[in-house]
Amino acid sequence: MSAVFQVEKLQKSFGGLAVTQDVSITMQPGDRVALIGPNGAGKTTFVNLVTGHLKPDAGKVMLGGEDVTAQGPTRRVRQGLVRSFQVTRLFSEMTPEEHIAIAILQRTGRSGRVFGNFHAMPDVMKETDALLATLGLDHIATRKVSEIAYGQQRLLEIALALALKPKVLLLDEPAAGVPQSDTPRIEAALAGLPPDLAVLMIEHDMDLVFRFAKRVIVLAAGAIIFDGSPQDVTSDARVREAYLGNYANASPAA
Ligand SMILES: Nc1ncnc2c1ncn2[C@@H]1O[C@H](COP(=O)(O)OP(=O)(O)OP(=O)(O)O)[C@@H](O)[C@H]1O
Repeated sequence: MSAVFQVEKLQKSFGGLAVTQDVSITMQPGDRVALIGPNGAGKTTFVNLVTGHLKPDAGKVMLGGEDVTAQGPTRRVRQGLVRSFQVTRLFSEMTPEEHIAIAILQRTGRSGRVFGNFHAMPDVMKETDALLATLGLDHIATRKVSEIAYGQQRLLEIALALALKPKVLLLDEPAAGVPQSDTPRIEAALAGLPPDLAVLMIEHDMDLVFRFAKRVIVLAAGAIIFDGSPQDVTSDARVREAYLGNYANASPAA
């Protein structure tokens, strides 16, 4: 199988501080990867380099075999690299239905149309309804975002990203801030992601990491110190020292 996503020897420094050091990652369609590491390890910087929001000092980002290092964020999204939206980027006065329909219109090159018209576009409505139903948001499709629960807003972030039909999805702590009672819904949404989609999830919650990821990458001080199975990560001496601490004796879910 050929790689859908590849970064090669990415490097970035801020002043004298090397924040991304020779980072190389390859992902295949269907991969479920968790990127973990202590605060300040460089996870956010890495994501910004990958999405095109930051320019690397050296190294390459490849999507589907094509070098996109010189391309901006919008072009990368069009080529299938999508980062989950943040709750802070949702519009509080708009409904989930409107968010998804606009994303579909944008993806299909119809963003110039007055968005109020999407109800008259059967293809857009069909896809919007289906996506909201998949994420369990159909019953609140026409409520304002400001009136729905935080966990539902986070599900909407995932739905919005999926509306762009990504090949590679970057998820930034999808369950952070969600009340414990709602985390099973987030986990169900993650478990139901399209099987061909390559997913890279940044996450601090190790229980979630162990349930979701088939592969774990550990970043510390800007460099990859581990890239392997969830079964092996807890026994790796460098990872235990740099990050895991309390999880040293934990055993990942099968
Ligand atoms: N624009 C910037 N200018 C200078 N230093 C920066 C900049 N962005 C990040 N850094 C520094 O780079 C290092 C890595 O930061 P980054 O936010 O990528 O880490 P992180 O792993 O995402 O951390 P966290 O888990 O706390 O979000 C930190 O020391 C941070 O202070």
